[in-house]
Amino acid sequence: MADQHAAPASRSGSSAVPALRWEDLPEGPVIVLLDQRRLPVDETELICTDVPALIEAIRGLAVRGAPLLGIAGAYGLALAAVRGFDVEEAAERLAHARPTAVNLAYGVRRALAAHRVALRSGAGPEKAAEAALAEARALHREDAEASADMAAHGLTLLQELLPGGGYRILTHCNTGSLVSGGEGTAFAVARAAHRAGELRRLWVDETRPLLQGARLTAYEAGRAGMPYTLLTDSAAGSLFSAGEVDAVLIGADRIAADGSVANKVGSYPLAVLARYHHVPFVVVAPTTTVDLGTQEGAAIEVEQRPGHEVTELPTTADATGTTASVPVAPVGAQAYNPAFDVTPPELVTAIVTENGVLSPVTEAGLAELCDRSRSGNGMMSI
Ligand SMILES: CSC[C@H]1O[C@H](OP(=O)(O)O)[C@H](O)[C@@H]1O
Repeated sequence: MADQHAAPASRSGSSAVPALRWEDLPEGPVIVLLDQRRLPVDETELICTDVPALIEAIRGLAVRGAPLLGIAGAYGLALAAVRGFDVEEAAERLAHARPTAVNLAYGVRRALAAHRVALRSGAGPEKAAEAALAEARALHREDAEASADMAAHGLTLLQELLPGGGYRILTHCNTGSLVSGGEGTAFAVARAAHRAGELRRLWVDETRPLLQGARLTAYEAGRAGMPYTLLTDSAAGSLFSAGEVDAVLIGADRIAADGSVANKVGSYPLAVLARYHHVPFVVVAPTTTVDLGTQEGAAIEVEQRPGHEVTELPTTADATGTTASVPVAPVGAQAYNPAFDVTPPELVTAIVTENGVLSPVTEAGLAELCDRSRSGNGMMSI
């Protein structure tokens, strides 16, 4: 069950945008989400009291972005355990709420593993639920730390690639604190450049059809005081052609073992443009986004979303979160709406993780980079 209410006034004005938190209310624990469907117009909280409500929020992108989906999945598993729901069923349903971002299943599995270990060691349901919640909190904390480390590594990379500062960075979709326990991934690097006085311009792709760039990245960049300019996705080519882009910084939803990168649809064309115009194309993602169990890009499941997201524009969102919309295509028009595309490793200049930078992108290098951080946090199957 989910209900919504206006966000506390304290949120407006601060640059920190808490996208998700666990809250112990008198009537029981809940997961509180900043409803990203309503941004930038309304800062509205969505209160999830059970797993179905959280799954609906994930599928509707009220909560989104690979690292945050992992955090949400882990808290969702803990919520099931604390509220006495069937934990194994909750894990299965949460892990498959959206297919492409590997972080979601990873977060669910981390909390599930903690729950299972506690039960096997003789703990009762309450202690096992506490163990799952502790693992979710640990993942949340780790992601915030990873975000800070990626920002530092990414800024150093920009300084090496583009000596002298004054970067004009193009980014796609939204990769800020709305997708993270910290300041995000690619956006966190741009923000670090801004803090260092080295960001001349952040070019923000609007990112059709759900407009994560126009609605969310512009919102975060404005709150952070960053110099940004919004553009239609189709205008990016003319910026490259005019020599106005010094580097592309994007996030990722799943990185295969060969270094193929699944990310918001529109990323692959940017990689091709960047290569043609000799501009660095940099992917910023925590190692929780790397899936060594998926060998190559062709094996990554790309989420296909409903056609109405292309043929209609949401105009308003009422208190229940349902949105009115206006058609932008003839009634009955068919639409192709993949949520992601896949960029081959040879078009990626570098992958920035919390453990450092990989360039060029090689399978062996990626495995080594992940091995440094994953000791003890191996994947498991449900
Ligand atoms: C840094 S992960 C953010 C990643 O997630 C977005 O997808 P969605 O908005 O559908 O969750 C997009 O691919 C971003 O790069």
